[in-house]
Amino acid sequence: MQAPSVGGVLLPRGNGDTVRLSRGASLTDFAEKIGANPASLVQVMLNLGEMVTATQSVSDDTLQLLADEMNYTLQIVSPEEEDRELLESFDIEFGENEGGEEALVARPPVVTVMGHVDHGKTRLLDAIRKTNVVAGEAGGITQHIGAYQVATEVNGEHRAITFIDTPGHEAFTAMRARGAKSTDIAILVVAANDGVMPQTIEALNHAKAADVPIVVAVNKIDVEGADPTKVRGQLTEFGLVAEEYGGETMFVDISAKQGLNIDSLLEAVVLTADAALDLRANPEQDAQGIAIEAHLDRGRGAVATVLVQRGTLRVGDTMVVGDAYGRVRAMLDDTGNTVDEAGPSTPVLVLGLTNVPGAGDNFLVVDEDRTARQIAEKRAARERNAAFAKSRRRVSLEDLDKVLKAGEVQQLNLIIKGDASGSVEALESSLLQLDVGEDVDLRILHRGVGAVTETDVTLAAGSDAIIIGFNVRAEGRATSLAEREGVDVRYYSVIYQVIDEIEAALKGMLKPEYEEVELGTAEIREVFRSSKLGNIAGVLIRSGEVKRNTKARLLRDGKVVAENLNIEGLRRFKDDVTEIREGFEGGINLGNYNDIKIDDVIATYEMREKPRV
Ligand SMILES: Nc1nc2c(ncn2[C@@H]2O[C@H](COP(=O)(O)OP(=O)(O)OP(=O)(O)O)[C@@H](O)[C@H]2O)c(=O)[nH]1
Repeated sequence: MQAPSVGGVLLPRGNGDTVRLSRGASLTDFAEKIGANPASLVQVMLNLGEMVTATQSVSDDTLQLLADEMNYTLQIVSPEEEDRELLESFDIEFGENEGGEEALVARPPVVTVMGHVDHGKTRLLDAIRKTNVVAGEAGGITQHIGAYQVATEVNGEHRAITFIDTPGHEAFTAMRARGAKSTDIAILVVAANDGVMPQTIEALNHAKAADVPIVVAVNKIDVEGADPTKVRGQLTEFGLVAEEYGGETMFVDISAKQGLNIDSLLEAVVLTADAALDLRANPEQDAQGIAIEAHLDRGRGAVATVLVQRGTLRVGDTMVVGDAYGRVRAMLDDTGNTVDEAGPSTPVLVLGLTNVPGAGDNFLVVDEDRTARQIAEKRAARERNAAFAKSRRRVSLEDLDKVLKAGEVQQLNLIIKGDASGSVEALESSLLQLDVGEDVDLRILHRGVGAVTETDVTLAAGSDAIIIGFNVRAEGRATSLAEREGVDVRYYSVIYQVIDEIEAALKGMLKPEYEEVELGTAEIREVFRSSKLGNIAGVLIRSGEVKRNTKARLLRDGKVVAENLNIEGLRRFKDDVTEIREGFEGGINLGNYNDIKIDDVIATYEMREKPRV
């Protein structure tokens, strides 16, 4: 194969060399890697039939096409890998304790509470917090910062446990999806009167997938009809066998409402941690960890709750959290007190960041402000690129028809959020009654009352769905997440507007139907022979008009003798023309087709998209 060249200048060919690029890279990035001029790569792409600018972020496919053409092996680097490399370029290792064994000190377990809706997760988190606040702090105003630490006594020893107090596994799953491990142990709450339910299993599977040991809290034992034994039996089927049945899982019967057996539950957590895990960290190194929650506070600016996983975080430290950075101006613990430092497994609220990081973003302390800024900026740029690459793939109502024509989707997925269950139901049933035709499926993936949340956006992003907010808006970071993920969120306040718009989009979305439209007919009066072009028909246009580059068929005695011909040349006297109208004479060249006779009729037509009614 000839090396690609532009303007006679040979481009550096790869010989199969590897080029590593991040998702959403541009031709300029590519050019930088191979020492070429970006403009020449733009030209190469143009020759391949794709028009892209040098700095625009392009799809994986485009990068691959270019790599193939230039004989390079393309490697698209995952965001996690890229982040590790980014930190390595600053000589920073993330995720490992520094120093050897002797540097490690025991740290408290970090616990998440999971379980089916209404089984008592929130109530349990409240109960734990209330019964175990460290003496002296009781009565103080507790502050919900997304996590808290409690003290308990096990075998005469004081032990601490850290709870992440956003119940439910959404947060847990979202963090895990980003490769962040925040939890050491999961408490699975099962209501004894209700037994094992779908989300119990879901939660259990999430914990198992993350390789996190489970302690089962059999809750609501105060309720009539509570059957803790049944819960044990049910969970056996899912591989959680209670210790008293010879298994390895600790089950504790509790009442979150009455504060019953909360201490035993905490003891079970500590014992499970001691038996199954070796929880140690080096408190002496620069702090590293994970952001649990973050928001913009009107008075205090960006605030983030971080969980220190190793090292000790101090006021005055320079930190990077995701794509935010800053110097720690102040830290507050979960009781609202200011603290100067936070060691392993301690959650603290941090003030002083430039912007709001995401839940699940990792954080680290670095020596210099400049390093922090550079890391944060590189991450922000990468996020933008990745979002762009993604948004090119996502569906929006406007481009549904294009995506469909390309055969990419045959289905419109919707998520409906509304202000009241009545309106959500009304909207859903009207939408489901829409006549969408045979080729397209309309599916409502999720519906609910309330604001459009981050979870909705995550779901939409994962399943290429469009979100409809009916008399509601997005809350918190859902809007920025939707922007980043390229999810189309649309707001309405009138039902028929929703229906109209969806219907319109669907009409565009339906595969276009084509119909043949006759353009004109020409009667052959004479046949000329040209040495270069073959036979030329001298014609009189009988009806309509005949245009160059349109389809034609040839009729002889009213019968079709040739189909799929092309009006390749059209002349009036000596001039090439684009069309000849009814009543005029001219010459038609049908390309390679030469079998024409006097009195034959050339009928021309074109295929047009049929409008839907
Ligand atoms: N009788 C009794 N009721 C309880 C107990 N624990 C929780 N409840 C009640 O059960 C209901 C649900 O409890 P929550 O703590 O909100 O349950 P949850 O699992 O956090 O629910 P979601 O946040 O919706 O997933 C509330 O009305 C609680 O008061 C208990 O031990 N005994």
